[in-house]
Amino acid sequence: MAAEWGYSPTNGPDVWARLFPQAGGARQSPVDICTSIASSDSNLEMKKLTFAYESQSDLRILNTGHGWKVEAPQSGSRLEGGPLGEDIYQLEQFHCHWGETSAEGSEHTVDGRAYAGELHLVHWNTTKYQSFAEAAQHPDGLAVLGVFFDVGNESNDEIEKIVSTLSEIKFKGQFTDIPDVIDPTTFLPSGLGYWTYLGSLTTPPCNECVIWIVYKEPITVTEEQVTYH
Ligand SMILES: NS(=O)(=O)c1ccc(S(=O)(=O)c2ccccc2)s1
Ligand SMILES: [Zn+2]
Repeated sequence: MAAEWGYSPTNGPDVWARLFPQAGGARQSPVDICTSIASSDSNLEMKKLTFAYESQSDLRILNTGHGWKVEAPQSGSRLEGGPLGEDIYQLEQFHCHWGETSAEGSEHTVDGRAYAGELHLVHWNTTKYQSFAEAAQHPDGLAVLGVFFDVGNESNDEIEKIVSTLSEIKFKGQFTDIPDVIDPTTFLPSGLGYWTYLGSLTTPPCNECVIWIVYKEPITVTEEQVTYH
């Protein structure tokens, strides 16, 4: 059986390339976003990034062994504009990365600073490709929106609908349905400024297929919502 990848010295990012060749590539994510060298692209301001999502109930949430993932294929969703050219991207799933403490956990860092966690909304290019799996084999196949989590006193109601189900899926591979209606729009910050770059999946198989769009403004969650064990 293929060795399980993880984050220990023997199966972590430094050795992923042994099992997943793309992990040794030239456009690997995550990255540290250096704000002093990030350049603003006047083109992007002309082509506003727009998104439209449906509200869905009974979405399936899975314990991936590295966090939770909500399967949310939405044929009626659209992410377009900004760095996405003329192509339309459709929501497939969203998931979260967090750490042992609220001092760490995000995948991307900003000027060396990690956030308490990071939500990823994963979309695929339905203009050019016939399936998510096919899109994941191409450099413009996926678009992932990254939203940082800051820890504060306010809990996030939409995130609460998700983390309130985690006690039912304590072990890797377990899944359950989220009874509440989830609207992915509510995960996005009010300030819609973002950084964008061409990168990869941040975990194996590390395909170099992602147009990253990382929002500058974090959303606030409570310590409990982002340090669930
Ligand atoms: N953290 S991330 O958003 O970069 C990410 C890693 C893995 C996925 S995936 O499970 O959708 C997937 C996508 C394509 C192939 C295999 C898995 S999304
Ligand atoms: Zn992710």
